[in-house]
Amino acid sequence: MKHLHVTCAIIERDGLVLAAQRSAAMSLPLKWEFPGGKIDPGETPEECLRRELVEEMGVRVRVGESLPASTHRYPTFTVTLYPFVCSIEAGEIVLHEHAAVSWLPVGELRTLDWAEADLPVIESYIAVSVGVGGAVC
Ligand SMILES: Nc1nc2c([nH]c(=O)n2[C@@H]2O[C@H](COP(=O)(O)OP(=O)(O)OP(=O)(O)O)[C@@H](O)[C@H]2O)c(=O)[nH]1
Repeated sequence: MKHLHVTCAIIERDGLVLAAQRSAAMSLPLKWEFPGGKIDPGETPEECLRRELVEEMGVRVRVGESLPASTHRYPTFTVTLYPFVCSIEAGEIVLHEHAAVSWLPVGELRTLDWAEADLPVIESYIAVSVGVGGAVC
């Protein structure tokens, strides 16, 4: 089975976190995710994230702390997500691939219909994010 290695950006701004909704035409249609994508050969995860964010949303990001990788087996492929906490360095968001974005307080992240591989990432992020949007129980 195909095993994808994918970076994803947990972008923080003003105490909120960016979630992106996959388009109806993408795999996992209309699921929410953190923007990012497959790591190209020879690329570091950080380089991949910076490239993907320019391609997908037209923004340059500063890549910060990494969170634990999450591996999930979907029916037709397996993905390992490499999450990083990021901030926007330059640019305004213009969606080139996603259907929508939403800026949410940490405490509301769990309300979206996330891609399954993201659920452990969200829990890891909530565990380290006291101070971003306040404590979450
Ligand atoms: N970028 C991103 N991809 C995720 C997340 N969670 C998750 O399961 N994925 C899966 O990881 C893969 C990411 O690859 P990609 O972003 O480069 O690929 P893609 O949307 O163009 O999909 P495609 O290869 O079907 O065209 C997708 O299959 C996506 O469904 C996430 O939070 N961010």
